[in-house]
Amino acid sequence: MIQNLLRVEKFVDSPTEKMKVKRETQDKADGDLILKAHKPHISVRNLNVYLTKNHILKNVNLDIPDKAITCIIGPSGCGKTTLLKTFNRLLQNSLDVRIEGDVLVDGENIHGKGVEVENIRKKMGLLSQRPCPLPMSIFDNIAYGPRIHGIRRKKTLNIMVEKYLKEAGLWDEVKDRLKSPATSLSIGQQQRLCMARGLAVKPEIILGDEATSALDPISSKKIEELFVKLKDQYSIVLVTHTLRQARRIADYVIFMYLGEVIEAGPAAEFFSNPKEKLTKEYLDGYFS
Ligand SMILES: Nc1ncnc2c1ncn2[C@@H]1O[C@H](COP(=O)(O)OP(=O)(O)OP(=O)(O)O)[C@@H](O)[C@H]1O
Repeated sequence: MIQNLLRVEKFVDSPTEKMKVKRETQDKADGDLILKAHKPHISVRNLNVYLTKNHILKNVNLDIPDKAITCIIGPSGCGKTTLLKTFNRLLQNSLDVRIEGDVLVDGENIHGKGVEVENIRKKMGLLSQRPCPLPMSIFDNIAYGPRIHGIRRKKTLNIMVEKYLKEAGLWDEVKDRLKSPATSLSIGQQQRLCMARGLAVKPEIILGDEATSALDPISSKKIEELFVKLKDQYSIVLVTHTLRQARRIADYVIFMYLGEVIEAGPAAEFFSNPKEKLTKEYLDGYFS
């Protein structure tokens, strides 16, 4: 026993191990700070989802921090998209869909009686895998949401269109062709346009479902940079297949497997010191 202790002591004494222990302690401290600094924006409690009688999400419990980037990772078919869809009620109870448990946004159960789905959706912008601009001009794509909310003055709309195109990092590329059809833009530009269109209705939360997977590397990098720039103002939740992307931009990570949340935590700690064997195996590439 004493020999073992001495061995551990000696091991921790080595400079590399000391650095590792120091780094892990620092990661843990950073993680605690993230959790303290960012109160939960979305909380999921005992969530079970059945699609055509298949049990897809199994007793999911988690908190998504406010004003941070949360990445949901896990192998194909583990339920990432289904989970994301429950956040803005894209999944509704119906003959084929049964939802049990609570999804709380700002403390309100969004599946509760009397909750207007429009009010929930207004809080969230959704970026899907393939950009889907509306079949109208670049200008009208951005002005669409504000017009629906009653904004008609041309001057106000001009200001808004410029503001949100700038926020999405697209203004300089399109300012001279605002009347052109949105479909004339490249796919990467269309994705930034969709981001600007979403921002124009002033959401609190941005959801992304594989939002960069259809893009070339440069466009993908621009969208990633945009997420990082926007995270001070919005809570961002991203489903991603790309572990490298999660390592680059996540503040908080949720790892799912076969419909269950296996592990969730602050990114630095999650990647450097995963607790669960399955998480370690996934991070080491034993399965993908
Ligand atoms: N309408 C449906 N009826 C029955 N099963 C469904 C239905 N829609 C999805 N599923 C199943 O639910 C599971 C979770 O699907 P989901 O799309 O959420 O996974 P995912 O982790 O996002 O996968 P991927 O990474 O491949 O997009 C899968 O096994 C899928 O086949």
